[in-house]
Amino acid sequence: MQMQKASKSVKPEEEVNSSNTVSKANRRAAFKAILAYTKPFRFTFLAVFFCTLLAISADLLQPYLMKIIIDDNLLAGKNDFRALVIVGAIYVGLSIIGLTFSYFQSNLLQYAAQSIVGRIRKELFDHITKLSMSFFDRFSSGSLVTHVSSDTEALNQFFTQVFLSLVRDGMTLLFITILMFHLDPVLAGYSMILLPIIAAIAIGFRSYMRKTYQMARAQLSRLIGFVAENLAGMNLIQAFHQEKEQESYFSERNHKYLKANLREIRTNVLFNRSFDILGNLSIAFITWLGGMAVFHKQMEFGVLYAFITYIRQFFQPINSITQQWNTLQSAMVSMERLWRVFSVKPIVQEAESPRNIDLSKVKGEIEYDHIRFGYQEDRPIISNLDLHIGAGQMIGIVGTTGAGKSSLMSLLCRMYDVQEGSIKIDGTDIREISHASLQRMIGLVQQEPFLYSGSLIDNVRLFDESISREEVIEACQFVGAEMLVERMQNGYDTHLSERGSGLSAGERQLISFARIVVFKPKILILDEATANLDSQTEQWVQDALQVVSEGRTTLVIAHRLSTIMQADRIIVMSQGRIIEQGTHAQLIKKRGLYERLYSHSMGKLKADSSVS
Ligand SMILES: Nc1ncnc2c1ncn2[C@@H]1O[C@H](COP(=O)(O)OP(=O)(O)OP(=O)(O)O)[C@@H](O)[C@H]1O
Repeated sequence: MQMQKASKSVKPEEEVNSSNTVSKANRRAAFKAILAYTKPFRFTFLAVFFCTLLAISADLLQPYLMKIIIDDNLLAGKNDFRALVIVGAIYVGLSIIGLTFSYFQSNLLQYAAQSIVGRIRKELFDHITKLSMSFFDRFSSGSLVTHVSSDTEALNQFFTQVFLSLVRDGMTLLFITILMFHLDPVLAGYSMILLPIIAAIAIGFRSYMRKTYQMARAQLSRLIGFVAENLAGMNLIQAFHQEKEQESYFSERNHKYLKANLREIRTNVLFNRSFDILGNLSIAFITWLGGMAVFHKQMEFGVLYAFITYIRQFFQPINSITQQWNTLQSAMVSMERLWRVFSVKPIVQEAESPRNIDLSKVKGEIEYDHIRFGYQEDRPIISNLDLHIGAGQMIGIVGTTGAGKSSLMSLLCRMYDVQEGSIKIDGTDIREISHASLQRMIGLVQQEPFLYSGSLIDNVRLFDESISREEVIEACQFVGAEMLVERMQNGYDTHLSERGSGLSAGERQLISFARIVVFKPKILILDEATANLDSQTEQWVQDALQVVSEGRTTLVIAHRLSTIMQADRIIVMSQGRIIEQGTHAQLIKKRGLYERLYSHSMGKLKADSSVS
């Protein structure tokens, strides 16, 4: 990973901020890191350089040939038809050479640029998937999508537009200057006076255009952000009848973008037309000077013709180079943003020599030993917590909202690391166990299990082709999900997606249970669904939990206490501490928080059933 190699002085994850401030040092480092990716393509870039050289030479020789036809043939009165045909044939030949090498240049450059950007995109995705959860707490998924899509695309433009323009237009300018001095040094000298004036005007105009461009981009990202937010929260908007308000916010942003866009387009048109006028004025000036010289027999007409053609071609590369400024700016910002993500090192690091554990030998005993943890170092949410869970036990975890139940489970999966103390599985500190082994040991059934875009079969086996279709079907039958499958239009081949599959939280959990059966982890964590399940699905989830927890250490974060009444032990949490523990009967007798939570849930249950 070159981006990571290039960023030796990597900041820890906490220090990375997601603001858009870009320091010069960062830009330089980012630029260096990106350049490292071009190394394998250095010969392709060299070939692009030579193709450009040949294409430009062929194009620029054409006016010179016309000068030869005019001065040495037509005006010299030779009427040498054979020479005329030869020069004409060379002219056509040069056009073909120019076109052919332009074609190769474009293709080679696109190949190199797409390959480089494709590799960066892949490494970026691989890198993001390895980062710890604390990174995702800070970076919004929207900004990461931008990094993977738009920022890498800006890099592509850097290679295919900025780089090409610098090479092609830079060389064109150089060659035209040489040819003009060769044709007539005095006229060329006058033209060179015009050059800095035109360049200064172009640069001034472009910096104004850059501002209008940035304003339009800012309005566009505001608009996109607004749409993304609205789509994600559409259920809330509709539930609270906020459609009208959101429409008016959208109209306001839409109008601002429209205005900014029109302003940008107006400035663009104004600049291009002003540039044309400047060019024409310069041509008029040179034509007048050259015309006088031809009139006084100090210059041949063919030279003037070629000169005027060259000066026309002179403005195009200047315009093109200044146009690339915007692309260069956005590419630099994108490079820096990509570099910032590549620089992040996962806080949860694998041990130097991690232990690979044989899954068949795992018993599933868990020990939380004097742990302390906080999402921010100085604000602990769990302090000095001890908990021992015997292998194969079923533990229910209940408590008030924000008590730290989910955090306790996240720590066991090493989504975060404890700040003090340790967590052990079968006596081994989980920080010494390899990530792969730990992942295989623990199965997680979340409150809202995530479904991938794919068939039900693939969602159960998580696209692992080594698990057969029959194994998946068996697992679904084992957890009692076949009733759910029967209801689906295409059975096991029904296409599911993250949101639109129309499955309730409980039904998603059944699919998650089937995953557990297929992957056979020794520890099962279940964050029970809070959503109101219909009684049928609730029964399925209960039954599935019974069969899946068999022979596994099972930790259930329970929102409905009925789920865990049969647990071997129930742990009651409040404000990051365990305040009570015991069986259901013991805790009821104790008449503490659990008993209050239980009475409350029973009361609610009675109220619900009397309503229905
Ligand atoms: N990613 C996070 N970043 C910062 N603080 C967090 C994060 N996740 C949780 N917290 C905070 O940590 C505390 C414990 O949260 P946690 O989700 O573990 O509680 P919980 O008992 O599972 O709550 P609930 O029953 O409501 O899901 C809460 O104060 C919560 O606001």
